[in-house]
Amino acid sequence: MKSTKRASESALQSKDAKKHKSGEDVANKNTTNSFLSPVRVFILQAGIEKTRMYIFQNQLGKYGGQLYKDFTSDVTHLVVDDKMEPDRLCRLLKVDNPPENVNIVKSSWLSACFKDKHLVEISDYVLDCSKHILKKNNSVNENMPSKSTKCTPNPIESTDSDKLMKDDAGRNEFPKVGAMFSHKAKTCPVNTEMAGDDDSDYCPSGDERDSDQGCSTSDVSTPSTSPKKNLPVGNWVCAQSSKVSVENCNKHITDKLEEMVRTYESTNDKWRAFGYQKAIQVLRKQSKPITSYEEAMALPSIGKRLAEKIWEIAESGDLRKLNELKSNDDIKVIELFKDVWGAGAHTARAWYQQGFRTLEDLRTKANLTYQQKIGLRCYDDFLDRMPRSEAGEIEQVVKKTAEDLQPGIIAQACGSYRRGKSTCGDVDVLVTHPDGKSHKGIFSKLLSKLKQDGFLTDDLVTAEDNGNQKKYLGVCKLPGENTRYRRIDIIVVPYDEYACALVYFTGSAHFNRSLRHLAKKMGMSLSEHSLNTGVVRHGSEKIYEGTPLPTPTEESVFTHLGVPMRPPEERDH
Ligand SMILES: Nc1ccn([C@H]2C[C@H](O)[C@@H](COP(=O)(O)OP(=O)(O)OP(=O)(O)O)O2)c(=O)n1
Ligand SMILES: [Mn+2]
Repeated sequence: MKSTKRASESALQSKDAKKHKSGEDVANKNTTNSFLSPVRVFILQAGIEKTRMYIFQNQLGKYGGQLYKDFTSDVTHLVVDDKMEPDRLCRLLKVDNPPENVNIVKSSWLSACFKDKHLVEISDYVLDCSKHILKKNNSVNENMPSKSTKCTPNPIESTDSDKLMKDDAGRNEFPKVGAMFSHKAKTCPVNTEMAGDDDSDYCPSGDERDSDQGCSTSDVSTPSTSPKKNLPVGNWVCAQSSKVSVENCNKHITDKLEEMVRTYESTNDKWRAFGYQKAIQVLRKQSKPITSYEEAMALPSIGKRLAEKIWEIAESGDLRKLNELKSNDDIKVIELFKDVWGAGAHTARAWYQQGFRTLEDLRTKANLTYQQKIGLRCYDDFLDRMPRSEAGEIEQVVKKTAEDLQPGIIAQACGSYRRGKSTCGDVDVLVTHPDGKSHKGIFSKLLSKLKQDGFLTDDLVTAEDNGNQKKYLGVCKLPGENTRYRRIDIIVVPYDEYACALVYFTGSAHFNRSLRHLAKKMGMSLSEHSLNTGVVRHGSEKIYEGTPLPTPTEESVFTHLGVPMRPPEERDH
């Protein structure tokens, strides 16, 4: 997992970016039209979230509208929550009947104005007060105390706007005692920040517990112990080409959410990071940009809090929460440290707690592992994504060396390179031999030769045994003075595992999760080693491993799973 942007850079750039942004804002302000100038608005906050209030405030200012703190007779539009009932409105305003000399409109009217950038006709948004039974002023209040201040505002319904209202003597009529206590208790706000309920079996490093159908809209059934041959797969990520997927018209939003993911990864808040990741996937599938609160709320599998953030970005181009997080010194430093190869969020935090603040601090004062020392030395190189041509050259070096050692050997760069990406974070070379046995002695011979040639410069993990597969993680450098140190993985696998390994190491990780999840739903299990059938599970626990299906080619893996074979470039989800 590599970050696309250099953390040190982003930390340094954020100040400039902010400066630039504020410059942009000023420019925007001067050029935007003032279509809301005839409008004097009072917003009744009850039921409207803080963030939304904040944005209404900003946008009203931007388009020339006036926001009133108090509900005075100058107000032309009284804006209320879309779910506001006339009775409740009267209770909140402490009046018997809805005010008459003002337009009482639902907040979606404001959203519609901001979206369309003109003064939208209010008729579709007017609060229907016809159901409210008109009451004769003061008829029930004759016996009430003459000072409204003696009436305690209802604690549940009380809002800041209630307080404002009390200051407005003209409007502050006696409340109806019965009505004041006849409300339904509000349900406790639940944390809806996490997207979708289907995240519950998420396990970041797990295989079987991966929950990812790729935000498909099709129903996810409970795990089954018997194969389901006719599972409809049409909506699954792995059944679709990444090339035909709609162009991301919400990139301005997903870019910010990606920053949130990276930030929450730094703070080791995996659940939040995952929630945002899911939201990004949902947004990428939209064929239209999100421009209103209502559209954000209507997004599938997205909770209210996330929808609010999406809308905040759509409306303001910014996300306060992200700015807030990014301005935290600890997060800035942890993000910087987390990108040292061999250090995760946990180590990065520990370094911060030990008082280290810069890479130089780490180099001179921290107790570093062997890998972290390499990670620190190659910090900038490892974060810099190499051009695809360079990854191709690296592949050729390994291929040529391997062929010289063992004729007929296959060495194939997988990962982002095989998916046709224009830049690669590292090179993942998969090595095998079609005779089914010659791969066995190649691992150490290949590595020794590449080291001898000066191509491999440092080892990070010399040999990771994974069943019949062997994996090397290291650093390489192409000959020449101006070449950079690059991360390389070399994985040697037996030929009968080659197809599944090829699928796995080609990725993308998202595409793989979808494939694995599909296999699970079919009573199978897919790994980098094999595709097994007849797997018996109890809940998410595997009771019986099943038996491997023959997978002579990549295509056979797709066929067994009942999804169309996709060339690597179409798996870049
Ligand atoms: N959690 C993970 C990590 C990796 N992979 C698989 C899919 C990846 O495509 C492949 C290689 O992993 P990389 O981290 O090298 O990812 P990429 O090569 O896709 O991207 P990059 O250009 O950043 O290296 O391994 C996976 O399925 N799940
Ligand atoms: Mn890679």
